Amino acid sequence: MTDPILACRNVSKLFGADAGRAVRDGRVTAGAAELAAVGLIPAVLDVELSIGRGETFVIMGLSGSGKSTLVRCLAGLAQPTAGEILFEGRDLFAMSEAELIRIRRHKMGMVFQNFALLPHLTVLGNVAFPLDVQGRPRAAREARAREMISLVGLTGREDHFPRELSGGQQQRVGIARSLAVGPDLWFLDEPFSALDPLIRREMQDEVLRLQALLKKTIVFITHDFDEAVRVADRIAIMKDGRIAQIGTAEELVLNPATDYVRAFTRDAPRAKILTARSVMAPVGETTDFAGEVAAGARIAAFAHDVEQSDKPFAVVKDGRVIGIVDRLAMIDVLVGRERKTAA
Ligand SMILES: Nc1ncnc2c1ncn2[C@@H]1O[C@H](COP(=O)(O)OP(=O)(O)OP(=O)(O)O)[C@@H](O)[C@H]1O
Repeated sequence: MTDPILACRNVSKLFGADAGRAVRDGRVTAGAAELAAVGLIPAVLDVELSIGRGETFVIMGLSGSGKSTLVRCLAGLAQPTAGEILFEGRDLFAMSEAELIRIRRHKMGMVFQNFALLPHLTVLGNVAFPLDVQGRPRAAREARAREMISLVGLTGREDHFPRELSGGQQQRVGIARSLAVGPDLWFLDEPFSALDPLIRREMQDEVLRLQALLKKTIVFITHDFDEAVRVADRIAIMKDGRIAQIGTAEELVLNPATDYVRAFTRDAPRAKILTARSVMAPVGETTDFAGEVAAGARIAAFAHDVEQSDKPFAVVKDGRVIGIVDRLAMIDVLVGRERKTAA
């Protein structure tokens, strides 16, 4: 990775008395049961990761696996019991309190599952609130807030109170508020879990649209693999406080590092994840093709054409045919049988 904006070095976060001493004594390597026996809850254990500028990095895992605790550490809201959180190369918890607050207020934005809007403030008041905390003058913060409200499609609702809005609209306000300060890092902690599936999809599209427009670095927590696949560049899967694996959705599905990751990705939408490259067969003697597909194209984009054709399609990379996909390959995908090729 060329330019990590955020990195974790051996980060652990334990809850319970004497957590610090347990880490110093090297006891974090003990199993969860052993730690629990001495009254310690290992929420995050020995996490290493680097997030690139402009990347959408998803953290997934079951309830209690440590996602929220890790994100609270990454956002400077909770101090790790051990390890370092590096923002643009500087340890968040080695800097002064004032500097940490400045970074949190100016460089980071957060969206929460429960929207966390202030009920007594209007939409305008809620979106302008972080700018008020920064001490910006009223006219400037209201102008910026109106801009953000328009960005999320809520123009005309400025004077409404949160209780007068639907769940989806409330979360749009949460999004507008989190973007008001123009953050470099945008944290979304299960932002859409309280919304029904249709609205949830609409909001995922909204994040994709905003990301294409604003090019933030996004740290997105979810326990829904479909959601992760839609928004992520890379996905980290957490289990019992540790990272089980980090990779693209395709890497996780094709090469799961553990049985846990395999089970976690079993029901993944393969046709939306896998590319032509990962299901193609060698070209052999074939020269008669029905058409071409790009090596990086997702299967869902061409499966229908390939299924309808008696002839294979050429898989093309840099103008060169590197393999073929045919009906048989489409069936392989459906039954979860990939041909691993070296291309
Ligand atoms: N303040 C706290 N004090 C004690 N234990 C805590 C605290 N916060 C979290 N934990 C524990 O740490 C572990 C990880 O919790 P965390 O909330 O990070 O998980 P999560 O993956 O975000 O779960 P969920 O998806 O349910 O939000 C859990 O066992 C939880 O009970």
